[in-house]
Amino acid sequence: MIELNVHKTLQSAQGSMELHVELTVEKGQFITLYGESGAGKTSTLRMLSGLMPPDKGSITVNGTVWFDRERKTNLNPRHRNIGYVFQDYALFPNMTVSQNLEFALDRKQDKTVVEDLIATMELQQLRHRKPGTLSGGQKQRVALARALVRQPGVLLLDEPLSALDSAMRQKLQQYILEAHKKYGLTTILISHDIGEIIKLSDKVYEMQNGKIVRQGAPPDMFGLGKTSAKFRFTGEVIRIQKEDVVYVVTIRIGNDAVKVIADQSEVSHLQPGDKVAVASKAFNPVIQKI
Ligand SMILES: Nc1ncnc2c1ncn2[C@@H]1O[C@H](COP(=O)(O)OP(=O)(O)OP(=O)(O)O)[C@@H](O)[C@H]1O
Repeated sequence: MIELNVHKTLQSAQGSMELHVELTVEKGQFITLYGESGAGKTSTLRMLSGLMPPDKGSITVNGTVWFDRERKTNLNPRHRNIGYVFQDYALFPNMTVSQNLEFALDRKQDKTVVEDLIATMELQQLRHRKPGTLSGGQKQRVALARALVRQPGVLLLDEPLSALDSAMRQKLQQYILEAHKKYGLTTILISHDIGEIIKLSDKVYEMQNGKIVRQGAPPDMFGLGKTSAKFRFTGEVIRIQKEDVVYVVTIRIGNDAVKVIADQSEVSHLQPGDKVAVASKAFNPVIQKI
């Protein structure tokens, strides 16, 4: 479990900004920080990872104090059990995929962990290639694998997919979810992509001006469940879930997402990533101010 309570005065374009974040993340949870640019999302992750010292507060992870201003505790970033993936892959260009992963090994560690990650991230065919010859999605798979070499308990993902196209994002989201489950990670993602947030996270925290202003389950946060009717729209399937005898299909339209109830015959040929049209004739449209 991550218990974070940090204060930091940051310098924004509009002057100084007081960041104060209180956050508790259960072990195995997948949460997302969401919010406008400059709200303090990256700074929050940097404080958790030890790259930026808070001015005040404390950080405790699974009962171990990583930071406590009062007690003058500030664990070295190398000793914090964290994997960090950024938008830019930060791989070593002169090393192959395998070498990039092996370089991250701790002296005491067995190489089998690298083999396991190569298999999980399906990098077998790419293991002797150098990053310059890989696509963005492939590079990000390597970066994700590298972040997991030290078998961290906590994975931090700072907009890791924002440089990739939609198809590649969908694939990488699957790899992220698989790694999160397989390695029992506690994961914190920063993302602006509502479809991605709904697909991946258990809980979302919206930040504004250095504070958490809203939090909740992604469908509630993004207004899903509100009725929509008598219109036609096109969108992209984000998720298909079986609930009792029906299926709930979550579809992204622009920057919004809606849930549509479907039966077995409608979903049998659908999968996440498919473009679909949805039309409704039975009810009048409902207008709801957001
Ligand atoms: N080391 C620092 N010292 C002081 N201020 C900083 C420092 N690092 C970042 N800032 C400022 O803190 C503010 C928040 O930045 P941060 O990168 O945390 O926001 P963000 O929510 O991640 O934004 P984005 O979505 O654009 O990445 C910015 O105005 C930034 O200039």
